[in-house]
Amino acid sequence: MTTLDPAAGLSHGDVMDILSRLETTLASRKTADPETSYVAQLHARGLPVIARKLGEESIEAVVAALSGDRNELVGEAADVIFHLLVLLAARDITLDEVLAELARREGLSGLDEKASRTAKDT
Ligand SMILES: N=c1c2ncn([C@@H]3O[C@H](COP(=O)(O)OP(=O)(O)OP(=O)(O)O)[C@@H](O)[C@H]3O)c2ncn1[C@@H]1O[C@H](COP(=O)(O)O)[C@@H](O)[C@H]1O
Repeated sequence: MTTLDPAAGLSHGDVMDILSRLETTLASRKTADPETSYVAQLHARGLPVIARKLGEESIEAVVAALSGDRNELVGEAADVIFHLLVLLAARDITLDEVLAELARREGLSGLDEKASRTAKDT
């Protein structure tokens, strides 16, 4: 386990290393023994269960944002990211694909994107 002090700030490399190591671990757990791995257990239960779990964790994050303290929200946010990565692995989507999509959107204001969508619909 890696211990980092968030107050000291994480470098871009640290963030990518953490996500990348987690993605590698999660991929290896797809075929692991459900008796010894929570992630393997989720895969054994199937995509609908994984998707539901992500939904539950998202709601817990919303509740923490509205009525929890800072630490609760940090914990729930970690649960959301973890379960999202499990879901992506279940659908064979890599983090690179998601990051490439975010990179594509970089600098494109959500308001401009929405306006172009509305223009297209009319
Ligand atoms: N980051 C995580 C992580 N975050 C949360 N969790 C687990 O997610 C589960 C969800 O917690 P909840 O309390 O919401 O749910 P629950 O009530 O325990 O479970 P349900 O009965 O609702 O299914 C808990 O069991 C947490 O321990 C995680 N489990 C694993 N990881 C990472 O995944 C790796 C592989 O884990 P295993 O597959 O278990 O070896 C680990 O080394 C970690 O790096």
